[in-house]
Amino acid sequence: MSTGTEPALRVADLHVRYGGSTAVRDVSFHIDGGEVFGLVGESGSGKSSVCAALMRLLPPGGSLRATAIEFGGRDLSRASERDMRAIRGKGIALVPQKPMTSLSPTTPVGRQLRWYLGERLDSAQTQQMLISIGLRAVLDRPGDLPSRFSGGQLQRLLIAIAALTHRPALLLADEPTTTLDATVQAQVLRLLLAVRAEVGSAMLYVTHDLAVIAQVADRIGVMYGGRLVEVAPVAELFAAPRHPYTRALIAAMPSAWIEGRPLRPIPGSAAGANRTDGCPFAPRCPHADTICQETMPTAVMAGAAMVRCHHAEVTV
Ligand SMILES: Nc1ncnc2c1ncn2[C@@H]1O[C@H](COP(=O)(O)OP(=O)(O)OP(=O)(O)O)[C@@H](O)[C@H]1O
Repeated sequence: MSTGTEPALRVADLHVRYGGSTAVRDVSFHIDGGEVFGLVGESGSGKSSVCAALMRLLPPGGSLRATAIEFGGRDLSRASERDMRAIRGKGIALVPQKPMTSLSPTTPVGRQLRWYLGERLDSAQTQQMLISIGLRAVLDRPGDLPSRFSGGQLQRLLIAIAALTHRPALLLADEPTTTLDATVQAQVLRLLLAVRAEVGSAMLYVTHDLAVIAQVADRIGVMYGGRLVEVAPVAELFAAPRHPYTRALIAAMPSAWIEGRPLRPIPGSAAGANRTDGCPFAPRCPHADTICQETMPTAVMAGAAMVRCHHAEVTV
């Protein structure tokens, strides 16, 4: 549920390149204060590149350009590295994907928590918070190394560190539960939402799993071939998806199978999805015709939603 009015983040025309190939094109979206924006798409669609670009932490060989990446009154696409160091962790905090590799393996967890929380670790409020999110074990056994805790416990610890250390205006969570067992995933997800609500941060939640994003997000952006092809509030996206790719993703969700409908895998593959001479989804789209093969669809606004499709069922 959105709680603020000012956008926490506004991204305009973001492009990301790796050497000679473009991984992300023309990506524009905003996240309101306190809002959870979900970014969903198949592997390789450019979700992680968007996330890394916002933090200006693209891997070697990666570069970005954008009309603007507005955050906290600054344009992050043009901010100095010094300014970015001040923003990372404090204004924008990342919930890492792999808890085991994000903590020092040779330093007791209590000491690592104190690095971040300092004296606040001793306050009754912080301790109550840590207990409420299932981290009593860390308070009881502060001298233990990370290897003595489960992946779920360590991920909870990292969420607490990301959210509580500086109470950031924006949390970035890129597939934060992907390395965990299914049952633990649900617990960690609930925890992430609870901590986020407590701190009041906005959040960008990145996943390939539409079922997860349905539980988490206020609005969803669907990526295909490096582009945002649809953005809509979560209820609207599921009730009346406008892009054929979104419809295919929903039809392929496990819940569609549980409800008794046949699970339909999306035909074809995303190979060649970064084409620029026509709609990237045209080779897999049941509605594709000549215009789809020859012309890139432009973004069409429909109320709070956006869609890029020549044949979207847009009802403004
Ligand atoms: N370091 C890199 N060097 C070269 N190409 C890269 C690099 N990182 C990503 N890419 C390419 O950029 C495109 C987008 O990748 P990205 O990881 O952003 O997608 P994704 O949707 O997050 O996928 P996944 O869910 O698998 O992480 C892909 O074609 C990928 O091969």
